[in-house]
Amino acid sequence: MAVRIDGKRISKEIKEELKEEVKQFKEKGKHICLAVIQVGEDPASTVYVNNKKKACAYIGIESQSYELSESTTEEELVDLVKSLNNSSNVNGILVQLPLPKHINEDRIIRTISPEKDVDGFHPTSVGRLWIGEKGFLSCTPAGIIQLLKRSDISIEGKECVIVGRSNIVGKPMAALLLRENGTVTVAHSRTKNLKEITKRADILIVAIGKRQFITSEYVKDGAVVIDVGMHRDEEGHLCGDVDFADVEPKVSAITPVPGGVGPMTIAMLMNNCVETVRR
Ligand SMILES: Nc1nc(=O)c2c([nH]1)NC[C@@H]1CN(c3ccc(C(=O)N[C@@H](CCC(=O)O)C(=O)O)cc3)C=[N+]21
Repeated sequence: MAVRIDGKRISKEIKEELKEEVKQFKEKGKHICLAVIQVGEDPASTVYVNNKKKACAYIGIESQSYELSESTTEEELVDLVKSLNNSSNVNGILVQLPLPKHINEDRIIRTISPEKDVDGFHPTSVGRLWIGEKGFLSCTPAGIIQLLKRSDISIEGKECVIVGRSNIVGKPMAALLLRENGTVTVAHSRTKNLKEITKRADILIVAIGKRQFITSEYVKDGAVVIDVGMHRDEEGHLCGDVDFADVEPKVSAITPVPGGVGPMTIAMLMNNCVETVRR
């Protein structure tokens, strides 16, 4: 039987550690504030943004929230980000994605000061990650590293296969696994013989955005499987990119959805907020 990697428990553990650290910073007069910007009223985004604000409140981080209308222009958003860059009260800036189509996401991400880039999406943060310089790590991949480490799963020398090459998960995941001395393969939608490649994995990270795509045929006996997908099935239940019931009996450890990677993303966002004052 596979170990279920409990992201909820591990994220709680990290949040407790951060709460204690924030308390000590407060005693030294150092406060932390995260600015959260949401453009439009996508209900899923609202849920995530509320979860982030709740996590801030729990840990003792102040949050400022900017709820802008769908019709906000790119210039208005750029101006807001610039004013937050210059605000000494604000330590971190998070612009919830996706943005409405008339706004250029890349331009907004580039406008955020790299010193306040708690999502780790700015090209400066990405560059720092790849050259091994200190900087903000992209939250989902950083959360996955913590899940592995805190489950005593070593990465060094392991065959790590990532399925998916997005800027927010696949690519930074590759950099982090490499930094941990894994042997890394990135597969994607144009990959040939995907099954042959995923079957080599000791650690398989799945971020393809296709519901229950990875079945037992794609995994090696005893592998560790990390599921980054988030979908709803016909009954409205959350599920991932991995067919959990089919894969679980074959592997040594696996993350569930929900309760796996998702909660870790928020815990690592909180860690990045605390990182702004550690420096
Ligand atoms: N600038 C920006 N930064 C982000 O980090 C960002 C974003 N935009 N846009 C959307 C995605 C998605 N994301 C999630 C965070 C937590 C859960 C999470 O906590 N999931 C729970 C379930 C939550 C539920 O019940 O719906 C779980 O998997 O157990 C999921 C997804 C952050 N994102």
